[in-house]
Amino acid sequence: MPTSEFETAAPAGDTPTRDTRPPSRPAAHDGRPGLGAHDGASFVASLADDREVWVEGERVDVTTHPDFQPMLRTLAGLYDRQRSPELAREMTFPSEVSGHPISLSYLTPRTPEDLDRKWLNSRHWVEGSHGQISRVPDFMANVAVGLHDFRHALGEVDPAFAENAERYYLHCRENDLVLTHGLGDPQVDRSVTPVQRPELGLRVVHRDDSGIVVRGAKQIATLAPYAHDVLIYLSPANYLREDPAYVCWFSARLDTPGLRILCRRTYHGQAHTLGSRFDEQDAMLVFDDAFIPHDRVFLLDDAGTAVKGFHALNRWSLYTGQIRLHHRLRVMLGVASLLAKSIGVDRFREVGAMLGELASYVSVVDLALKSITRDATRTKSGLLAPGPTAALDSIAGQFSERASAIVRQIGASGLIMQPAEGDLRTPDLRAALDLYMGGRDTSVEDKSRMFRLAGDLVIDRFGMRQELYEAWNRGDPARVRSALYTTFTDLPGCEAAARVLADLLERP
Ligand SMILES: Cc1cc2nc3c(=O)[nH]c(=O)nc-3n(C[C@H](O)[C@H](O)[C@H](O)COP(=O)(O)OP(=O)(O)OC[C@H]3O[C@@H](n4cnc5c(N)ncnc54)[C@H](O)[C@@H]3O)c2cc1C
Repeated sequence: MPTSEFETAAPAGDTPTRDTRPPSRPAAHDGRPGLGAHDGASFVASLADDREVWVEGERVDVTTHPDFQPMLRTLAGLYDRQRSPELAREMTFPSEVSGHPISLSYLTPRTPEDLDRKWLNSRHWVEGSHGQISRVPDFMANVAVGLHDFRHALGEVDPAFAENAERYYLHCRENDLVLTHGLGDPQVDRSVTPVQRPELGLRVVHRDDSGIVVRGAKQIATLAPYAHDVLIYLSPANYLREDPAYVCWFSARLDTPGLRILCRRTYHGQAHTLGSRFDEQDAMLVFDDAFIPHDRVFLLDDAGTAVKGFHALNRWSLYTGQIRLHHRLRVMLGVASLLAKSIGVDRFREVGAMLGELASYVSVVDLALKSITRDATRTKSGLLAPGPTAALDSIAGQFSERASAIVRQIGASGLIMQPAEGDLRTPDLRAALDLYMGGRDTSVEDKSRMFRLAGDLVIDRFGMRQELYEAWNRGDPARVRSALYTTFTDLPGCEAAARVLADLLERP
């Protein structure tokens, strides 16, 4: 039996500190014990490897290429936050394996207090990124928690899968790994299946005791250039495969030979915009006969287990995604309100109604989050998982789209007609700017910055991508909604209530 690359057991105090991590390689990937929660410097250093990242036809090193630096700084800042004296107690906890602080994102909750700690940590991640990084590392760490939780079901297919899932979870947790995932098939021709055109699905082309060789592509892997590993499992759209070779769950380092990361165009380039600072990237992952060692394989061939597993793996991550949405909607409400006040339209009834509508979305999501936590249930493996997020998942995209529309409606022409920072710094323009471009009780600086922020959020390429994300990141919204309908537990009650009322029509 080949040995595993994952080493997790190490006596407390017997391992080097995070600072000694060699800059060129994330530590425990080479078999050493984990070094615990990252700070900014160790995170950036851990990305210096041989990953094949392509952007606009150029192969790039994300640790040095200028387009990737603003986002890298943003992520480094988030990791510094998690190790800061103010937040470390709420974002990390001591590993029982190494004694090092490890990320609370990887906590496996067993009590309501654990869940509260977990969600507080998630809130720190989304507040630190202002709700603008859709796949903050906390998101996929929670999928790894789901993988750990689902290991017993994987073990029923093959005991080695359960062991692999558990060891991999520990490996991620002890090394604070950032994961990405790409679940969908390439968007080439949805009218045919990969069985008809094999290149349309990721599949196993060779297997032996040492592992599997996979060929094909997966999309869209958000955060991929900044992640350590990709976790591949299946989306509901593609788990019912006619050919078992397409059912494969595994993880791969992003510098795996044969794996290419094809990024979309970056949002870098313009100063003073949100786009470059929060450009988490989205990528197509191409596996060109990539070898995946046996200890990184979590499921093969069994579509039934894959179906159950998709929902099991996402139980905690979907909830953290909604915490992010809640914060993003709060930002949108704040922006809309300040725009309205700065141009003196906040007291007009129609505008007030739109602001109230936005406030209702913030409130509804908040109420739902509280109730979903109250409905937490125990999983077969003994963890406490939040109740279903399906209703929120179904409506989130609509809330987001409407929030953007409200900001556009209130901002109107002001979303484009604002002085830039260069104008604000030019003395010759000052008098005209103060006279014609300021706001009600608002300086031209404050007003123009708020409007330019609004422009980034709701009309620029960055904002449009965020809106697309909100609509599609949980999968096809039509599928999410129809799945909610078919699994809606109160449906018989709703239908019974309708029949009672219909029966009244028979009577005079
Ligand atoms: C910004 C962004 C970030 C994302 N990040 C991630 C990520 O990190 N990881 C990840 O795994 N995924 C990610 N996704 C992908 C997301 O999960 C998919 O967008 C979603 O599953 C829909 O798939 P698709 O985009 O390929 O659309 P398609 O499946 O190609 O659908 C295109 C259109 O055809 C319709 N359609 C397709 N098939 C059918 C059918 N059989 N019957 C009827 N209508 C059909 C759809 O409703 C849609 O209108 C991201 C998406 C976006 C936009």
